[in-house]
Amino acid sequence: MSQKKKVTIQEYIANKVKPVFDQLIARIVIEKPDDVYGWSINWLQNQKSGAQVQQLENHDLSEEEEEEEEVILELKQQQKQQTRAAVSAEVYGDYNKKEDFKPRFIQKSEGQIERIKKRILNSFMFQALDEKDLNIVLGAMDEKKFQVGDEVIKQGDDGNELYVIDEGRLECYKKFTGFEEEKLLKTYIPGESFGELALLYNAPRAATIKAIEEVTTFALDRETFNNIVKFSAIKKREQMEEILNKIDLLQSMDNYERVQLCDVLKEEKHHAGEAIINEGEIGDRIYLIIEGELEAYWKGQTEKVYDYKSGDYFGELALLKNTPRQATVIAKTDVVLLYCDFNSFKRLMGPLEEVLKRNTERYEKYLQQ
Ligand SMILES: Nc1ncnc2c1ncn2[C@@H]1O[C@@H]2COP(=O)(O)O[C@H]2[C@H]1O
Repeated sequence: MSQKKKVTIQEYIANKVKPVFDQLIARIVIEKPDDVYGWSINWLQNQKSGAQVQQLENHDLSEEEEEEEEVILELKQQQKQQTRAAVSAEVYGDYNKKEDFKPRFIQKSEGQIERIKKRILNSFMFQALDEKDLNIVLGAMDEKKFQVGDEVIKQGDDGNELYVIDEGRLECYKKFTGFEEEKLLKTYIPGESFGELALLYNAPRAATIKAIEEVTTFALDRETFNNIVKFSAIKKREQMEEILNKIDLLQSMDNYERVQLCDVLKEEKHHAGEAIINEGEIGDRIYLIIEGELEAYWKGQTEKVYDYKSGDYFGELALLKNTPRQATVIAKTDVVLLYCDFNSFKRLMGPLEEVLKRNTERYEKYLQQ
């Protein structure tokens, strides 16, 4: 057996303790369990069993082999720890090593730059970039093409790039613990991005993404993402999560799906007294109420049919029944709304249509009162 080296308490914390807690916190941030204690105990136990299996696999090595193996493992561990520790620290805004960072630069045509710009400026993750940072990101993007059937990302792998789709569609599948089959989560279309989670939280890929058409993407590397985009992306995600958590309708979606709505939801403010939709018009949007109160009227505004308050939604009947607007909705106070066009709603929030349908009886109840 090799003799144990003496380690300082700082080395012990840096090499043994911090990596475990950095990983644990990163996983908690992703999973957001209600029972943090219970979930953490479970996670730590699973990690421990994994480490024990590794030890068992090594049990019959000779002393020299064992020593060699230890060195290799230690080197691998150190490499992992260094990146993990750095990334996790960034997650919490502890430090940001911008000054040491040399972004990669990939030469492109004017046409390519315009295409990338058009795509990324539609994505909430990139919207907060100033011009200098936007240029660094444009320089670092790498055009990558995929064929039908290609797996761009595989669940469980390490990830080093995120992708913005320029052309073609892909499907996202996830295998949930305890289930054999992968579940189709969503279809990605041009303008959307994926593969950001592994970079945001330094976690393994959370899902598998396959091309179902010929696809052109722009890939952004981990270093540029971490140094330029990550901090503002995390901040934006958290702000959006807080806002969308207040909308009852969205509570059956998982956190991840909710935050993805940021790319399609647009904000609108109105003063008290303004009509947001008018009876008889053709509707193409559904509205979510972030702040304020509104009222719905029928029959040329003679009959009040509903009171809305923050956390509620309206404009869904035209979507469900494919009819013109059946009421006029007027802001009772100043209001802040988010809206989403029907096509995006169907694509991203399709399963919620059932909830909307069930809820239409709320209007009938109101009329009977
Ligand atoms: N419900 C979901 N949970 C996790 N990842 C998802 C989900 N839907 C889409 N994805 C995407 O699938 C990607 C797989 O790689 P990442 O974990 O890096 O980032 C993930 C997200 O971009």
